[in-house]
Amino acid sequence: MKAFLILEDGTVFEGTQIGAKKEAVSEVVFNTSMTGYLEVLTDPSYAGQMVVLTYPLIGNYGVTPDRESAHIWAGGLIVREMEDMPSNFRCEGKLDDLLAEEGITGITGIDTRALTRLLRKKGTMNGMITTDVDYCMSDVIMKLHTYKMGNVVRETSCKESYVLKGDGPRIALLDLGAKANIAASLNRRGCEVTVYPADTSAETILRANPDGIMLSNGPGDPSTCMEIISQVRRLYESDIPIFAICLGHQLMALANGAKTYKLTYGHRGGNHPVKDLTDGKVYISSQNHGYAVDAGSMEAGIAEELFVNVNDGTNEGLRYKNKKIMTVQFHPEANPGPQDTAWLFDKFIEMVKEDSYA
Ligand SMILES: NC(=O)CC[C@H](N)C(=O)O
Repeated sequence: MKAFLILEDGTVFEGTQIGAKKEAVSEVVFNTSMTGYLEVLTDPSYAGQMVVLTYPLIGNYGVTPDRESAHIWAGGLIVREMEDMPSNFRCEGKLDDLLAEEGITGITGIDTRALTRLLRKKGTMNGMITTDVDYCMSDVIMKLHTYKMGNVVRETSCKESYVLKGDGPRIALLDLGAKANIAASLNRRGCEVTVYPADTSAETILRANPDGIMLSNGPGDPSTCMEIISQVRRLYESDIPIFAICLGHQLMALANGAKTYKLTYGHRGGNHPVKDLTDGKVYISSQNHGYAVDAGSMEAGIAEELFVNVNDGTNEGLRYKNKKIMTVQFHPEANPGPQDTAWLFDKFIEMVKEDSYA
């Protein structure tokens, strides 16, 4: 069925509807990964966002077990060409069918390169996917201007705590909308991981006396997570080693008086170069974020920059002084994307075991 993608600035792309037969409104963001559409769609950090995949052929290996959570969290999928005859030895079905089953709509057959260039130039915009050929432009624009993503962290987080058994260090993972491979990366290295819902108090976590604490990725604007920020502050004040990824990195910075801001079009893809300022090495990282920490807004002496983005110089990581705390904006757990920075999990476990990173 004919469908339209209408953007906040009035631009209209015409294509064909895929997935669920319904209308959707959300923020439109682009991801440049060449593979990994299932990991992208099931990454809870995409809640409230429609994803444009810049790679022109999507769905070619079908639906495989590569999920980062139990559901698709993205609010819609925008592609150049949706493959209708997938082929892969692990293929369990068609991506189009999975979208429909999960109630997620999308659009295919549009010029995703032109759309991406527009989003790069004008910045992230809200958009609507509709099949209504008689849509009223002023009504749509009004809807798009007033759409605001709510605080979706609690929605994406687990509802009850659970444990992944292991013989190694005991790690408490605060699930802010965590990708599955964060807990798995720790568990694979022998850690016993207790995963806590996002609204767990710092007291509850500290009472369990974990050897280390991990703060996960998650959706939305970090500065709206006021209650979680105050709990993160209490975790900061404990002497327990902490490792934080993406939203976790942003919340730890906010808990220490820093400011976050919205990037023009964000970093989403599998080829973002980050420089380790301790030795000058550059790693290619997996990324998915729309906000960044303004490292300069933090009072001197609290933390030092650990990583910067080579493309635009934005902050990609912090190390807190006199604390065993390191936080990164990118995704060492990959999925999708390169595993070049997976060593950070080993480094965290070393910090936890040796208690010597201060
Ligand atoms: N992947 C994440 O944790 C994203 C963090 C935050 N929601 C952002 O967009 O910047």
